[in-house]
Amino acid sequence: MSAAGQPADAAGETAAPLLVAIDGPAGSGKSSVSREAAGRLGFGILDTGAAYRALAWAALQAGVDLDDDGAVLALLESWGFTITMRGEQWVTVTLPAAEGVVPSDPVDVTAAIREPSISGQVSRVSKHPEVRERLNAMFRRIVAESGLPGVVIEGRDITTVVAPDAPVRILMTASPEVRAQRRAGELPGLSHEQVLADIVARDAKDAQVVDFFNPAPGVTLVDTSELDFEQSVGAVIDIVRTARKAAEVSE
Ligand SMILES: Nc1ncnc2c1ncn2[C@@H]1O[C@H](COP(=O)(O)OP(=O)(O)O)[C@@H](O)[C@H]1O
Ligand SMILES: Nc1ccn([C@@H]2O[C@H](COP(=O)(O)OP(=O)(O)O)[C@@H](O)[C@H]2O)c(=O)n1
Repeated sequence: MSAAGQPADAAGETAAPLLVAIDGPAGSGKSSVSREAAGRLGFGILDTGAAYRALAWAALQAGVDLDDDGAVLALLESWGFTITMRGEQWVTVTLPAAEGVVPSDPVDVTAAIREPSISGQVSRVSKHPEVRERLNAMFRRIVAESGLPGVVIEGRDITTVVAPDAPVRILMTASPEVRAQRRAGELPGLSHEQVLADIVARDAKDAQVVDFFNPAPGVTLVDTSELDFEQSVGAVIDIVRTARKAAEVSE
């Protein structure tokens, strides 16, 4: 290991983390299953949806028009974003300073970004191609600088755009009814029908930008409709272990 705690190869160079890319629609289990699988594998987890949510939160706080790509890009230039990659998720945002004013301290937005009011708005910032490019560059940088042996990176376009060369790529899916049932369990006060309508509407908006319903060539489909949480985690870990064994054999 290098001084920074990063795995080093024989020449002393820092090795890039092994990447496990997971995408799929809302409620398929991407975040929770990825987090648990990453923990058991000793890997980090990068929840890219949290960044889009935090950006939507910051834009709303700053009074930025979410449909105005120039204004959202300007905000991206001057905001601060941090996210933990091990253990409990913790997300902070530093809002840009008004002219002549000291920038805000980092604000803990871990809970706020999960509110339905953010879920309902986030597609408005994630639809801008240049915003996506900037965030994708940020994701690649966070992974490269993580110093971790492996990172599970999850979000809508991860297997196709952000990490198309990842040695493990998974599309996690489940039927809309099952996904709505899971989400309704997390959102007491909202009916199954309301949650189903919300996720179907958000999927439709997001799918105009990225196809996360059909696995691209080389991507393994994991349908969790009939799997419980433990079985879903097991499926991901099995795929990672099989890929690692195959890589060892071919070396
Ligand atoms: N296979 C599964 N079986 C049962 N519940 C699940 C399963 N996968 C995820 N869940 C639960 O469903 C909810 C939504 O999962 P989440 O990981 O947030 O989905 P996504 O990140 O794809 O939107 C969470 O409460 C999670 O614990
Ligand atoms: N890689 C990603 C991740 C999220 N997103 C956007 O961010 C929103 C929230 O992502 P999320 O992963 O937290 O959503 P859930 O699927 O967990 O509900 C999505 O509805 C997309 O609009 C994206 O466009 N690309």
